[in-house]
Amino acid sequence: MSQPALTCQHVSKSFGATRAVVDVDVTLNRGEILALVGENGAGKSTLMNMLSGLLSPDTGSITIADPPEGGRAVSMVHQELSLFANLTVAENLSLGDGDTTHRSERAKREFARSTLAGLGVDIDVDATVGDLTVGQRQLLEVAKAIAVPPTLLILDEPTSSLENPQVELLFAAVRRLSAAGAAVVFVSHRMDELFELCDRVLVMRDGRQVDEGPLADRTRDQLVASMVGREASDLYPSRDARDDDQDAGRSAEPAAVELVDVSLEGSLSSVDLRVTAGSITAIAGLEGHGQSEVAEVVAGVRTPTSGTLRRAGRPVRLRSPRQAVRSGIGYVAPDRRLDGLLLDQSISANALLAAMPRLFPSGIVSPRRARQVVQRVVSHLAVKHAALTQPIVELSGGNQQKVLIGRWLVDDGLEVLVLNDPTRGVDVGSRAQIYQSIRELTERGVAVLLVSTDLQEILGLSDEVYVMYSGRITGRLDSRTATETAVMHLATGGTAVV
Ligand SMILES: Nc1ncnc2c1ncn2[C@@H]1O[C@H](COP(=O)(O)OP(=O)(O)OP(=O)(O)O)[C@@H](O)[C@H]1O
Repeated sequence: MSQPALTCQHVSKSFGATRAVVDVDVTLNRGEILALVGENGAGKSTLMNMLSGLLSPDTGSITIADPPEGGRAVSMVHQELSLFANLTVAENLSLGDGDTTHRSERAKREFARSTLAGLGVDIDVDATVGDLTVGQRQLLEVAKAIAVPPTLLILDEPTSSLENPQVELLFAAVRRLSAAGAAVVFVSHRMDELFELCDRVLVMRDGRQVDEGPLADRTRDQLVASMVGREASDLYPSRDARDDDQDAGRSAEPAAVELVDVSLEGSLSSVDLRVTAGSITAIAGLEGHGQSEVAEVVAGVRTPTSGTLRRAGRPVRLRSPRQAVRSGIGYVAPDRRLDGLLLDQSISANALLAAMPRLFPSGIVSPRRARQVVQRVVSHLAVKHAALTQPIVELSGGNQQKVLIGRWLVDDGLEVLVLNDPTRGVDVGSRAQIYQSIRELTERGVAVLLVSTDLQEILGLSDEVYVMYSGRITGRLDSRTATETAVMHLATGGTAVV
């Protein structure tokens, strides 16, 4: 038997008083695919950053076998995307690999084309990365990581913004690499994916390795139980029984937000949609068919080219998210690092951001009151942290996301909440907490608009679902009775089957 691809012995790492990784021991043979799972803040990213050489362990050792001919030892796809938004696809792909940076423009484009073709992805190599969808950017990150074959490939939630067909492309590429002898570490909060792709599993809890072995010997429930240290509870909160009379009443009252014949050049055509107070309205569809743009129109990020946006029955023209906030509309954007968090600020500053103007209208902040509000955010969503004054960048990705959502929960002036892929990178246990909080908002009368790439989340959480295809609404279904097949039919251009 050849030398293992990865040997990781008694590895530990602390950040101040936080013991992020404690005594982890794992060996991976060539061709093996390891699922690395754990709740948000369990220590997965810290471990992967040590495997990739980005961080040094405090104690213990990591050995990686020699790279293949012309390859490299480790490649990692990070959870937070690391591409240059103002450069083209070809330029991004040629960065980070010393051999290609001196190539001619033509050679760079050729290299990019063949790398993307190898992955089976159709992205224009001359497109500016900032113009790509989040899913396309995620695939590009993967292409960058495997353009030169590694001995160890580390994928930190590579599928969080991918649609099923894109996930299949990624899995095919991972399987090809593993067949060629690479070892792979794969992190995902989507359990089904782990069982589909991986051979082994390493479960982490509070920095420690709590389970390790063949995945086939374990059930999904066992994994969740060892991740959270207790039995799994229901993911989605129950919905009130709804009858037809109630439905009729709902459509008669003015919507909290209504789009009437809204178009947006290049992305939306004649969209009609109602979001009613006290309910969760979702928009489903394959990535890039206009769902995100509808969310952005409601949140004031984009102004429609034509058509009307009504807020509580009155036409409004929202020219910025600031105006939307003034009219009671909050927004959680899909890329928390670009559009949501003040990265150099504390957890407190980030948690207070939304409620601040309404909480302290005079501009004079009561530190005691502020602390209480922030405490509500972190305890309600169980944000794993060391101190409220800690910079938010020090939190794990999923815990940052909880703060981003939590900031709206404490804003009493909130009437409409637009959530654009809110649970990206959030573990199962925390998802349940977030879903419960969203449901509580609707009980308070808030209207919620949910855009998500996770169809199970849409059907499990929302009351009704609109489906989009090619910038148009192709159907509207009751989420309680809608099936994944019915939604996919509409999302791929079919018409409603009644
Ligand atoms: N640079 C840092 N400074 C201080 N603490 C940190 C730093 N990086 C991580 N931590 C802490 O170490 C712990 C483990 O975090 P890590 O990012 O490894 O978790 P994770 O399992 O990857 O979570 P997620 O699923 O949310 O990405 C957390 O408590 C986190 O707050």
